Amino acid sequence: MTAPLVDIRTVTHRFGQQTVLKNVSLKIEPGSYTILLGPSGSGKTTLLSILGGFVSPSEGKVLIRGEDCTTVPPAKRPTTTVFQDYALFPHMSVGGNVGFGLRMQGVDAATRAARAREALALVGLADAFDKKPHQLSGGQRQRVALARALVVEPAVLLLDEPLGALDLKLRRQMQDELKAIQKRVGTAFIHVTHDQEEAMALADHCVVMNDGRIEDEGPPERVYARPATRFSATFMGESTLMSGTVTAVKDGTITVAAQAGSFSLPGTLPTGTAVALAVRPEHLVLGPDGGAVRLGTAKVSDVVFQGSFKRVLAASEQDPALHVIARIPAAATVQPGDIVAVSCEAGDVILLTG
Ligand SMILES: Nc1ncnc2c1ncn2[C@@H]1O[C@H](COP(=O)(O)OP(=O)(O)OP(=O)(O)O)[C@@H](O)[C@H]1O
Repeated sequence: MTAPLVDIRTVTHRFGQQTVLKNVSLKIEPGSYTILLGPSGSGKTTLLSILGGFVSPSEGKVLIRGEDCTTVPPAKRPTTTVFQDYALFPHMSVGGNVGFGLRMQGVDAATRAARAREALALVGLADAFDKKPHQLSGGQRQRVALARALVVEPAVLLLDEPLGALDLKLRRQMQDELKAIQKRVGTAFIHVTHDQEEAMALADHCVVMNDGRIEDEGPPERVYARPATRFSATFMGESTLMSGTVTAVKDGTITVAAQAGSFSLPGTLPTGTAVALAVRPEHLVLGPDGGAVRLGTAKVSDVVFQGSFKRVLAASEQDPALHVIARIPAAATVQPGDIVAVSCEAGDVILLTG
């Protein structure tokens, strides 16, 4: 095991009476793309600000490359930050903006210009050196901000909602570019967003935050397929959620009784355990020829055409708390008001803790 590049140790942070980070520990590996994902107010920006040195935590430590940086000011630590509004100097040329950090370090003008040109080439803006920020599009300004942050060769690049100001199409396009640039430079990126699609598209490591805590973390594929908590199952993608009780356990199989039905799942929990269960929309089958886990019948309330598939919402007829969210082929004919049997395979039922 190599040492982590960033080691956040039991960080708690309070603004006045409000505790916005609660005992957060997190390790960041060199060369990784980490996404801090969570709803507004969950503490993502505060954690990023602590990493960047803009906020000192009330408790806990931040180590970067093994060194305690907890109270080191922003300019003296090996991090740079890209802000949502880019914070470019409007009167300065693009080249001047990108070279600014090097100027602060006392690097001579010729070297500054050469390195700024290199950084601009890296983000695909080789010919923008002499322009002013206002002559560029939003997406281009975003790339200038990225070049400016990368030119000083930080150990960690911090990005706070970097695509937040862009329209959806450009946002998706810039996601692909960000990922490509990160792989090219090999710098560890830590990127804050509340957009779960962005998280899935970009992250090697996804950290799901809720109410000042880390709910779940891991590769996005794992977080999606096997979310650790109920919150994670609903924030990272959609799920149909149920609760039930374990009524029998035998040979690695548990029987769960839920209001919508009783079924067997792989597992070893003791009899009497209350469980929460989640099923992803693409794993639910609507109609009579379904999977082994039968979840009763549901009345369709909404069918939304989404291009390559239809999203179906339905209310269980047996369990008022069970709201079915399914994804069916675009050609399938299901109408609001239809009563459908709901099922899935045992292996697709996610057992949740927390
Ligand atoms: N400087 C501050 N002074 C007082 N309270 C603050 C300060 N900055 C943030 N907070 C509070 O801390 C909590 C967490 O805020 P934070 O910005 O870290 O959340 P977030 O997950 O990044 O949310 P968003 O996506 O809305 O930026 C919020 O309740 C916020 O109001």
